[in-house]
Amino acid sequence: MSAESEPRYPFVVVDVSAEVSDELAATLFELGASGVEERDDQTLLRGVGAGRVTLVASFAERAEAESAIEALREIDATLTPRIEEVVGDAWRDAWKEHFAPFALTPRITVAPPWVEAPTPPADGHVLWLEPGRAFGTGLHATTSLVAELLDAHADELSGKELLDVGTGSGILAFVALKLGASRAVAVDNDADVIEVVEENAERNGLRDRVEAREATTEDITREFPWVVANIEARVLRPMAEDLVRLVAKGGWLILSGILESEHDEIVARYLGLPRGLRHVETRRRGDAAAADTAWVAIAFAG
Ligand SMILES: C[S@@+](CC[C@H](N)C(=O)[O-])C[C@H]1O[C@@H](n2cnc3c(N)ncnc32)[C@H](O)[C@@H]1O
Repeated sequence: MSAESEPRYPFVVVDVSAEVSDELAATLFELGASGVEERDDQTLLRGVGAGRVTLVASFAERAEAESAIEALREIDATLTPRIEEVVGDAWRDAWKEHFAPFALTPRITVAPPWVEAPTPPADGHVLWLEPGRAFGTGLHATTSLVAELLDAHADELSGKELLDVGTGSGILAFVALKLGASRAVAVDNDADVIEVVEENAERNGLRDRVEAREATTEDITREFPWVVANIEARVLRPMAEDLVRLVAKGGWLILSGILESEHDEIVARYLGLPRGLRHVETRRRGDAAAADTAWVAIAFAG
């Protein structure tokens, strides 16, 4: 295919402070971005470093990307957004070069399907995973913190059914199943990820133990003994009543996508509900002193 006939993909790239990155990512969506990737010092493709996040927003047309750049400059004149245009489809696979097997938890090794089977951890399993364009390689701190909590409480998880809200690639549902959960219902409000979850289920021989569908908490009517939700705090706040409603009596709820600076308020929000959950433990990653960049995962039960 010649360069002229190859597809062109415009991106707006802008470096921002971690404190405003979520807000600006939302602004980019409002300006017409079809996707916004946040790169920081913990993501597969790194951001610019300490306390800074690089937002990479994809647009369907170059003209839309140019208007978004003008709008960003009007919102904050100190921002220096730029356009990067990628020609051809090869970039879609570029991340694969960096995605090698790694220990997600003491008992789960994550491996992409294009490598040779790694040795599973003692008393553990290999989870074959291709996230495609869904979130959930396992390399983000929030994913690994929730996976670690599932591993640490695997005795209680064993034989139980789990609901994964905001499943992305399906990674947390698969971790739970490999650790002994009986079945998983994996839901996401992004219809595009469902196929990715189904493919990953197939890869791991878990097709008959995972039900993947486009849904959010409001669409689910029954209770589960285990519920996990790795979504941002700004989604978990309004979702609290609905999410807690889905946790069976004596069940577990694990939340992440929460910054250290948001921890106490989210714990208070969930403990304040009449359901009467108790706070079991919080796992942390990153420099807790930098409360706006360190991530937490919170386990409730009751
Ligand atoms: C941070 S990703 C987590 C993916 C994966 N569970 C993990 O831990 O790596 C959050 C996911 O939640 C989904 N999501 C966001 N808001 C949601 C909502 N209200 N209901 C269901 N899913 C939602 C997004 O589409 C995205 O796939």
